[in-house]
Formats: sequence, C-alpha cells, structure tokens
Amino acid sequence: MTFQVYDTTLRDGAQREGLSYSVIDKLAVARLLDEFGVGFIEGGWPGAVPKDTEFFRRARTELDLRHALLVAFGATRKAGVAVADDPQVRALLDARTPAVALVAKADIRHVERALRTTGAENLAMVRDTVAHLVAQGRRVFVDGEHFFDGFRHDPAYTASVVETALAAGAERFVLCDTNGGMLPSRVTAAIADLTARTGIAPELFGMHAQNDTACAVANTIAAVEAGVRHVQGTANGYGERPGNADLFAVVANLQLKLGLPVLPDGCLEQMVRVSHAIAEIANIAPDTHQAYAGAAAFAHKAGLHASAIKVDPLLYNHVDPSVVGNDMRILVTEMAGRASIELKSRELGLDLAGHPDAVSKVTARVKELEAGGWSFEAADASFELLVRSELPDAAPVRPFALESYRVLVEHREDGEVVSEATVKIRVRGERVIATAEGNGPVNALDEALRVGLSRHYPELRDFELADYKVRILEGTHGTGAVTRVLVETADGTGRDWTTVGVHPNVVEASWHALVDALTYGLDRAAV
Ligand SMILES: CC(=O)SCCNC(=O)CCNC(=O)[C@H](O)C(C)(C)COP(=O)(O)OP(=O)(O)OC[C@H]1O[C@@H](n2cnc3c(N)ncnc32)[C@H](O)[C@@H]1OP(=O)(O)O
Ligand SMILES: CC(=O)C(=O)O
Repeated sequence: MTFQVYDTTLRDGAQREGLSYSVIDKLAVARLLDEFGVGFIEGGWPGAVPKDTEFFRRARTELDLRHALLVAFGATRKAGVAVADDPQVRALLDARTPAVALVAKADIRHVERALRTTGAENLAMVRDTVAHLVAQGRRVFVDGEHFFDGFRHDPAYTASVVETALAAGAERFVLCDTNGGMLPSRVTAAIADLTARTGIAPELFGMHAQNDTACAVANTIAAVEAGVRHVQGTANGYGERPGNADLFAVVANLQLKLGLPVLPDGCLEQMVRVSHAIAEIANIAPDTHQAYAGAAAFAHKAGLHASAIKVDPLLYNHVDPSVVGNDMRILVTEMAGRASIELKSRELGLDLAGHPDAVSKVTARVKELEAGGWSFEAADASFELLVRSELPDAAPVRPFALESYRVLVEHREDGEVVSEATVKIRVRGERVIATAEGNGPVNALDEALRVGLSRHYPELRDFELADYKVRILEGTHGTGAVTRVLVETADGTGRDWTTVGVHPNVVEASWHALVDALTYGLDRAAV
C-alpha cells in the first residue's frame, strides 16, 4: 500500500497561537510544501474560515502542484441534520478538491458531552458523511478525534467508529492524539490492540500526533513501526498549543532511519530551504535548534567532537547534513580545542595544517578572550582576523594606526541629544584628524573613522552597519560587568560579516568591533 505523507500546516499548523496566514501566504506555503514532495496538503476548513474558502477558490487557478493533492478539511454532518442539507458538508464539496478530511468524534465522552448526541447518531454522522462525499467522487480521510483517549476509555465504541468510517468508504482512518498526551509505547500497544480487535490491517490507519508530551515525532514513528502507512504533521511542528509532529523530522526519520522512501527523489534535500521559507512566511524566527532543519542541527561546539570530526564528520553526525540540505558548522568558543580551530579555519578558507604553533596560539588566545567575555561563535570575521594575525603570509593589512579618539555627548537646551567624535589616526604615513556627528556615540565614532579613512579607502562608501547588538555580561572573579558588542556590516553586494568587541566601556567595546569590521571588509575588498 502506498505510503502517504500528509501535511496539515495550513489547517492544524495555522491553529498555532500568534500565526495568521493571508490567502497569498497560504498559496506560497502550499507551493513550498509541494516542492518538498508531500503527497497531500490540507489547505484549511472551507465554509468555516472565509480565508480558507478563498484559498481553495484561488488554488484552482493559481496552484500547479507537481506532487501534492489538495485536501479540504471539515467535520461530519451535524447531529440530526440530513447530510445533503448540511451547509458545512456542502462547503467541502464546493472546495472542489480531490480529497476531503473529516474530523469525527472517536471518544464516546465527546459524543455525549460535546456533541450532546448518542453513540449511534455519531456513527450515522460518520457513515452518512463519508458515503455522501465518496459518492461525489472524493477520496475521504477520517480523522478520529481523541482516538487514543477514547480507545482507552471505551475500546468497543471507538473501534466501531473506525469500522464504520472504513466500511463507508474512507480511504484511511487517522488515529488522532488530539490532546497530545500519548507516549510511543502506548501508541504501539493501542494499534496492536485495535488491529487485533477489528481485524483491520494497520496500513489502513494514519497517525496524527499533537506534541503535548514532546513525543509527537516519536509517537508518529512508533505508529509507522506498528504498520501505519499514513503520517500527518506540519512544517516546523507548528500547531495548536505546543504544536504538531514536525513533518520534517518525521519524514527524515522515515527515510534516513527506517529506509522508507516516502518522498520523491531529490525532495528531502529541499528541507532546510522549505523549512526556513515557511518560517519566513509565518513570520516566526526559524528555530536554530530544530532537529535536522535548524541552523545548529549540525553545529559542533565541543573540542572533543571537532577532533573526531577532523578524522571523519560522521563520527559526530547522525547523518550527513547535506541529505536534508543542511551544513555542518564548527563553533569556536572556550570549549574549542586545537581541532576546532583547525576545522573552523578550514571553513573560512585558511589551511592551518602546516602551522601547529599558530593553532596552539589561537586556541590559547580564544580561551583567554572567551573567559573575558568575548564570543567568537557569531563573529567569524573577528575570529578570521585573529587566526590570520598568527600567519605571516596571510596577516591582515591594518588600514590605520590609532593615535586617539574622543567622543562627546551633548544634551542641548531644546532637548536634542547629539554625539560628536574625533579620531586621530595615521593612514599610509599620513596623520589624519577627522570629526563627525552622529545620533549616538558609536554612530559618531563610526562616521569620524570613515571620514578619516575615505580618501585612502573610497570603497568604504559601500559599507554599512547592518546590525548592532549590545550585551552586558556579569563580572566574574570580582571584576565589574563588561559589555559585549556585535557589529554586522554589509557591503551592498549581499556579503556581510560580524565582528565582536568587549570592554567595560560600551564605546570602547564598540570601537574594537568597528575596527575589526572595517579591517576585515577592506582586506576582503583588496583581494
Ligand atoms: C481537533 C481539531 O483541531 S479539529 C479542527 C478545529 N478547527 C476549528 O475549530 C477551526 C474552525 N472552526 C470554526 O470556524 C468554527 O468552530 C465552526 C465554523 C466550525 C463552527 O462554529 P459554530 O457553528 O459557531 O460552532 P462552535 O464552534 O461554537 O461549536 C462547534 C459545533 O460543531 C459541532 N461539532 C464538533 N465536532 C463535530 C464533529 N466531529 N461532527 C459534527 N459536528 C461537530 C459541535 O457539537 C458544535 O455544534 P453546536 O453548535 O450545534 O453546539
Ligand atoms: C484532527 C485533529 O487535528 C486532531 O484530532 O488533533
């Protein structure tokens, strides 16, 4: 039986607090999911959410999906209402999708207390709605809401909901852990019990896991190991409360761990791109530490890791990052060893293999500086300058020598606050004194330095300060607090670089970061 990868980013994923897609967003997300190769995209609930109705209308002309089929989601008919007269059911047909997903109550307590009807009427609602939609040519999936809780409470009733849906023509019955309280061992046991009780092959079941126990991915994998051949999830695990099973992790685990080729060839490698693009559309910062897709999913900080990675990257990576479109990164921090320095330098294009003394010096210097509050993890450009300073053939050219700088902050009578900076520097043998104003002391200092350097380095014109972050670090060992500044600089060609400075005085910390930023940028421009 064909394995089905079923995405519900646009329906259950949109139930995440704080997330709201426009119709255009939904169309863009659908295209990305299709590029990732999912088989089904649940687009929303037509007739209930106006944007979803509009999405399905526009999808007919604006989406040209290669891999996925669109699914409209809705509920079984209302209790006591003929299916043909139920406007919600009609809206599902009006969406004109090849497939429909119906949420059906699979827990007798919900039937009696939330629907306020009888078990028999709920079965009739399932039967009538499935049969009606199948008769209209739709493929039908039934999401058994609260399946696991219901099955534990009253297995006979819940099993009868499953049997009714499949007998009426549903293609798969999806076992939903709606409250997200399951554990993998309980999923396995429930599926075995359901199969034994009904005689229905587990291939006809699907799995839909909420993440309230942080086990949604594990529960989904457990279901597949128990024979289920339809998995539901959302991009990046977005969804109601803590979210749904992260479809990226589910699919990667299925392909890479269980050897099930659930995506078309070439699609798994799209994961990082698709994950980040959807995060961008959802206006949610990508989770750096997300399994497989996060920027830190294959980032190594510990020196011991790096020393083994130097021999073979797979000694410390559970898979080759490139298979999901990710990269390995070595982080340089106080936990670095010689191997970390060598590997990170190699990443930056510097081969330290023949320079053991430089490796030792840089390792010691990094540890010393990090103990004083420096952080090179996010400041590759400062790290590169540090390494190159130890390499006679690659030492960076320092564009100027500082004689002194001075910064003034003036609060004027009218309330305006202006900063002014003067730098005295030596540039290519010439003594230069330059003054500039700015909206703050760091801005004034940056401007004054540029004024002083501009005649000798006109390329500075293209550099701009793209980001400036300040962090106050608590003092250690009886010292006062220190300030760490990270400066991100861009040169207008899409290249940017980050530098760091640390000092008890914020202006001096900024000065260090600015000088590194200009030194690095000018050196690069000269290459
Ligand atoms: C587990 C899940 O996440 S399922 C997906 C849930 N998603 C959503 O709820 C988002 C979209 N929902 C909506 O826009 C609205 O809730 C609507 C349009 C569906 C319904 O709105 P209203 O008619 O105002 O009803 P309300 O939301 O208050 O209550 C839900 C109704 O659906 C009924 N219902 C709930 N589940 C089912 C079901 N599986 N089959 C049939 N009816 C159901 C309830 O009994 C209740 O009926 P009542 O109004 O006769 O009491
Ligand atoms: C259907 C669904 O979203 C759930 O039961 O969680």
